[in-house]
Amino acid sequence: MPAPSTDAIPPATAAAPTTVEFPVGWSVESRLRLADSLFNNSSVGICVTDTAEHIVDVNPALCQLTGFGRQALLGKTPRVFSSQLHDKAFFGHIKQALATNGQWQGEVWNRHRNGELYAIRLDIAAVYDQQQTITHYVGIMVDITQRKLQMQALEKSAHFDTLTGLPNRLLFSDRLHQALAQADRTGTMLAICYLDLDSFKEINDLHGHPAGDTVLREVASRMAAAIRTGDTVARLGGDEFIVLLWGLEQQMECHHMLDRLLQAVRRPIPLAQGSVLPALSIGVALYPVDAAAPDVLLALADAAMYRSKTAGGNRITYHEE
Ligand SMILES: Nc1nc2c(ncn2[C@@H]2O[C@H](COP(=O)(O)OP(=O)(O)OP(=O)(O)O)[C@@H](O)[C@H]2O)c(=O)[nH]1
Repeated sequence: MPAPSTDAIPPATAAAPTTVEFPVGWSVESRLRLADSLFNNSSVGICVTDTAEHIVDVNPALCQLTGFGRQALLGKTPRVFSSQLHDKAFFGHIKQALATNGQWQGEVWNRHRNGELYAIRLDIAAVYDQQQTITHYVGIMVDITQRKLQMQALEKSAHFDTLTGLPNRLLFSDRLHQALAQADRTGTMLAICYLDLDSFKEINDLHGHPAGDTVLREVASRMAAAIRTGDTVARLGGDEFIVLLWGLEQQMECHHMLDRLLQAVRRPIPLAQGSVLPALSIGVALYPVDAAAPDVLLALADAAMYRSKTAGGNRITYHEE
């Protein structure tokens, strides 16, 4: 589900009510006909409310966008479009801007009558009478759902590995910095664990690359299920993963968790031709015991992982002075 956007566009300076100058010779009737045509043929949704927020008119594009018929909307308030994804403060800001500037622009997630979410760019402007009193509000809605979804997908691909769905190196690095700060605040230990699948090349060579992908996905999902909520497992690339275990009081806690993870991964994975029994080599460095700098911790964990490999794999090795 898309996250609610709170990207209100910065408020414009207080707008003086504008009057449109028509070329000389335009009758009131031709102006009305033009306005009527714009309203009915516009591809953007238009919603007119009175000052008590009751809907007094909507155009066909708005009905199309929201899924509601015109008759069903008249007399209702725009709350019928609400997705419940924005909080009270969000709508408070809109009210405030309308009271101060007579206009508001921003992005809003609404819910279609069929239950689906859609994103709009919403422009609301007050309509004034000749005494400069507000008589109505006009809301113009432009559907920006596709653009928002594309942006979310881009953001996701920047932080998550596409094959396994795990956090990638970039997001891991972010989490590592957060975890180090949290360890300092709470006086607890942090385990940085480097993991590499044993003989993964053989799986690729024997069963083919797509089967290798299946193994990577399955191992990733087993690891994600084996760690505690709040801990992180990320894929660095190839068959290399990293696990961050937060809030440790002693090394033994880390050992129990990694042992559980090792066992969780070491179960057969059925493939088209037979099955494989995956195994991991794990290397661990502890913060602040082994080092303070993130890159040193990673290098120590990597070196410990290689000692696991050379000792035959499927084991956990800790950095030792
Ligand atoms: N299927 C698949 N294979 C990948 C992917 N990325 C890298 N690889 C392969 O993963 C293999 C990694 O091999 P290594 O880690 O060097 O070798 P290994 O057989 O695991 O050997 P040890 O690590 O010493 O146990 C290489 O054959 C890469 O081509 C991927 O996304 N999918």
